[in-house]
Amino acid sequence: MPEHMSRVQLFTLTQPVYSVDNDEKTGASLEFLVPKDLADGFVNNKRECYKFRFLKLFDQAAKQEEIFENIAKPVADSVLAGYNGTIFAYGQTGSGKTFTITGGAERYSDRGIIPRTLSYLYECFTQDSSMVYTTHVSYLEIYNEIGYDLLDSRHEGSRLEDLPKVVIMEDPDQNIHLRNLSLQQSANEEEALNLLFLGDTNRMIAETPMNQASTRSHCIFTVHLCRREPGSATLRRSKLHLVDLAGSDRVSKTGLNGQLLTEAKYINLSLHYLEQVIIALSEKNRSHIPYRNSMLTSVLRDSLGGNCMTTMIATMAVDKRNLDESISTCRFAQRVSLIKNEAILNEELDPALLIARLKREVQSLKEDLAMVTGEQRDDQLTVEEIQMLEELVKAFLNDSDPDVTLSLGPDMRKIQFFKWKLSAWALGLCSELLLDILQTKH
Ligand SMILES: Nc1ncnc2c1ncn2[C@@H]1O[C@H](COP(=O)(O)OP(=O)(O)OP(=O)(O)O)[C@@H](O)[C@H]1O
Repeated sequence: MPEHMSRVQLFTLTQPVYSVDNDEKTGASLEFLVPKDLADGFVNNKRECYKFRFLKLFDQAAKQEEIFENIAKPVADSVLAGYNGTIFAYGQTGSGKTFTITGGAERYSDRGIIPRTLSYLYECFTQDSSMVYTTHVSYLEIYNEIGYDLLDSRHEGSRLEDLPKVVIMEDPDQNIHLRNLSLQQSANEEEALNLLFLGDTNRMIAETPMNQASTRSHCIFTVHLCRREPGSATLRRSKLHLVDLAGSDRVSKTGLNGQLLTEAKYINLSLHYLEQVIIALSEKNRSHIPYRNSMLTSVLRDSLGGNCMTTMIATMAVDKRNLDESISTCRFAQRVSLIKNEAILNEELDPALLIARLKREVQSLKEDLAMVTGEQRDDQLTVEEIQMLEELVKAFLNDSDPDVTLSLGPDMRKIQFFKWKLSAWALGLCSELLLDILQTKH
């Protein structure tokens, strides 16, 4: 169920270049007005008006809480229910992606989607005592197509290259595994926020005023959730990816060279592959989706199409200078909105509990079989069987009811075991009695 939202940053305008229509029924629409420039000549067929529809539009004055309630909370709720969820922010550099996803540092109320979602999730865990929740967190930065583990706690390096490099591995079932990406358990909100802080610190340490790497890298904060009923073998696993994409600025406009040009090319290429995947997902009957083209699409493979609830936030700095970028961001958002996903619950069985349950089943079936065929078993009692029998015998011997009975079934091995236990018990009782008599006589 893909959705797209837009956060429009209203910078000082000399001349209005857009208008917003927030219609309750038809949804919100954003219209850009591009006046014709006489310098382009008298014969000028350029479009003057671009109109885009969105599920919701938020202006710069919108509070972070409003963004959380409208965008992140529904996705967090579906993750709690056992579905995968993704929220990604897309837009040009400086348009407010990091502010929306992580938040601003100045005021507590500026907390972004990640800290608010963590608060919300842990609050839900404490309110729901019928389930056992386990959470792990990972934080990945992709810069120039190389992944780095932001949760590396050694703080040794001061460059991004000093962080552990993350490598993509694929198993025969085409599941993606990320080697070297640490998955840290977080038992409560404080621990999860500390991990976020550690990741953001590693993200900042790697930057210098000359190299604002985070602007030119994709950052993926993932919450891995596992929930189960106490004692049940069924568990539900879900993932929530919160993605701060690199600035979508087009290379031609930025006029870069050297290292910056290389970075811009990587970003443009990976965002282009992201777009290709999105277009492929929106086409019906398309059998091949080109996820493998970039690290970003490989990592988000199960979170764009397939089994996921995806929400895209398009951020824009709407002033005349940035009109082209804003229109291109809107076009991208419209394409994303075409994907239709069939989200399914990620339910699976805990292997350890499942094995124990199956062993019990096999045991009871063997006993039934022995009873029906009358054949006696000659294999040894298993450790679990002995443990179970010992408990039964103990309960039987400690029971003060004279009419108490003990049912061991037709299995001769169990009857032998019981007889042996009983004689050991009687022998112990006799020696205790003998000791008592000797002590009294003495
Ligand atoms: N809604 C907002 N209210 C107040 N300040 C904001 C808002 N959105 C963004 N800012 C400020 O604008 C600046 C740029 O925002 P931000 O860093 O989030 O942009 P970005 O899209 O993540 O850029 P980059 O691509 O470089 O990472 C920051 O100083 C941020 O605090």
